[in-house]
Amino acid sequence: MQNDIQEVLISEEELQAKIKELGELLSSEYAGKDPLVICVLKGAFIFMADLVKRITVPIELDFMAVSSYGAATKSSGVVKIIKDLDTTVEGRDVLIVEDIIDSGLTLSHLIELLKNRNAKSVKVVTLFDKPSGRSVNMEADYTGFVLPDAFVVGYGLDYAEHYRNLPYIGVLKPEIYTK
Ligand SMILES: O=P(O)(O)OC[C@H]1O[C@H](OP(=O)(O)OP(=O)(O)O)[C@H](O)[C@@H]1O
Ligand code: HPA
Ligand SMILES: [Mg+2]
Repeated sequence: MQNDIQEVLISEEELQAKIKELGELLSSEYAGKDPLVICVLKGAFIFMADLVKRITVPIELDFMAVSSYGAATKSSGVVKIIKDLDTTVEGRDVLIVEDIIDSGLTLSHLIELLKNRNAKSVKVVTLFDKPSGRSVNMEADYTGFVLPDAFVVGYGLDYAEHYRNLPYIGVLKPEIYTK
């Protein structure tokens, strides 16, 4: 698995330090609010787990599974809802937790859905942002790291469902997805 990685972009230590910072920021932003924190599965599962441990105010959690990449390195453009929320978002302050914003299609779809369900507020925290991939206008409210134009894996992010369990973020060797 490690042999398929061309370069480690962000180490485990750097990830944890940034997540602590984001947790502190979100704890002050959501003081007195009791937000519903939504994890976008599968990619955001590790970030969600590490982030919520750093949030010191009361929150509720829920999970939604969406997919648009499959075994490709470009978005199919079709955002499929695989598992919906258990909770109603009406009147709630919602914080979406994403691993990465690339084309922006997943989030623009989700934000529209949650606004149509009458959430009181919808904000986004993403650990990674790859602005070079955008096909729709989309910015997160809170961002961990801005990434270069490369297909990355690890820390929850996959290629064809593999590599999610790497503890760091790495660039996948192009020969892995072009073979
Ligand atoms: O901005 P976009 O181009 O929409 O890309 C970002 C989305 O793509 C990935 O999910 P994917 O569809 O691969 O599902 P997964 O989380 O199960 O890997 C990632 O976890 C984000 O949710
Ligand atoms: N890596 C893994 N999954 C992704 C990426 C990426 O660079 N962009 C969107 N989904
Ligand atoms: Mg994926």
